Amino acid sequence: MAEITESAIRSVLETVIDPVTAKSVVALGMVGGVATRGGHVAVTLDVDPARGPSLEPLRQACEQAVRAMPGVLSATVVMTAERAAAPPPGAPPARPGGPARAGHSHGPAHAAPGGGRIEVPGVKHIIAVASGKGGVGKSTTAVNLALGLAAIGVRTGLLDADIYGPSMPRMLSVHEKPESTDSKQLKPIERYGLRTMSIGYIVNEDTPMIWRGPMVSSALEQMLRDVQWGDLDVMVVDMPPGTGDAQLTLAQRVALSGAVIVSTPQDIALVDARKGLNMFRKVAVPVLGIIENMSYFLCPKCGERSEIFGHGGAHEEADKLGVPFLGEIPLHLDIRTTSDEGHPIVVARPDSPHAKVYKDIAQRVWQQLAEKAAGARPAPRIVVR
Ligand SMILES: Nc1ncnc2c1ncn2[C@@H]1O[C@H](COP(=O)(O)OP(=O)(O)OP(=O)(O)O)[C@@H](O)[C@H]1O
Repeated sequence: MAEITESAIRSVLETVIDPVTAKSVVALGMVGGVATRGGHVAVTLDVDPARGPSLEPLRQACEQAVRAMPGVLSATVVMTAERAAAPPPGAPPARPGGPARAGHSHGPAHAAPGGGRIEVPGVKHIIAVASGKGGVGKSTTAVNLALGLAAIGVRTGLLDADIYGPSMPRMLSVHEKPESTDSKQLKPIERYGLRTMSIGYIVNEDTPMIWRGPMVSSALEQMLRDVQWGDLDVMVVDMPPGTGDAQLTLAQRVALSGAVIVSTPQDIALVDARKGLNMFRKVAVPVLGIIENMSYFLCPKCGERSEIFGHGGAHEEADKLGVPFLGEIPLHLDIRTTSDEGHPIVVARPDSPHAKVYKDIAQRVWQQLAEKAAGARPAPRIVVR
């Protein structure tokens, strides 16, 4: 079957009329990105945040119009609010007359003037958990690292930015939708002492996630900006896997204190880990260290340890690359089953050796953040009496 073209989708969207202005969503310049893959279509609508929830019927009308097109299997239309800050270098210019976001109350995230960097007031450190390739256990590590930080008394948030395949609803057993108190911002969902947010809380699990780079970036920006995160010591961001443009944009735009790279010990994964590390270096984000996941196999029956993957590769690689090695996590059935059951190991079995591994890693990460913060402060004045 021929792929549905972007221009065909835009033509259909010309028939969707905004009742307030009596103009089509296309004429209003609302249609931001359009992506299609195998009959699944995703569209972003750039909307005026002041009209936010009142535009829901319009969003639904767009979805219905696209869904009615021959060959379309599913249609997902999401609303994004335009930002007032300067776009990153090389980005297309902002739509003229677009809404301004500055001055939003309740401490929303904002982009630093000129740099387009997204910060979240009240959040001391934002750290990215990244991997050069998918399936290395990045999300499992991000969740347990966040829980490990909370367990050592650090006020922690967890943002699932893995928009291609959000895992938090399953790993944290979240079935409810986030609530809004003022119809402008969403309340994060609290789980096991963490404040959490995921695109998966908002979009149904069976909705295909077909997003292009710019869509990933704007959805992430909304999750940082339009969520009442409150005061946190650390926000852990579970990044989408890989080192493509979308990941690079995130690394560039979010005011990250540092990044943690998850790798398995295999040579092939290490090549990708190196790519991940270089990506953060390129945008001057400090790499806090590498974690080796599925480092060795611990037999669930007898507890015997076997190094089936040539354990230690990530440690050597970290030394070679001059970044800290944060620790090694065994491959163990309990780590998988507890996550699958929505009750990750750090909270399900807090006294287990695996939980201790995550807490030790959390301690190392926290120590580095504290040192960096201390280093950033002006040197103490020496007073000679
Ligand atoms: N240390 C571990 N021991 C046992 N199973 C693990 C471990 N780490 C992760 N897993 C399992 O491996 C699978 C992939 O993990 P996860 O979803 O965290 O990977 P990911 O890198 O985030 O994947 P993706 O890139 O596809 O999002 C999951 O079933 C998870 O439970």
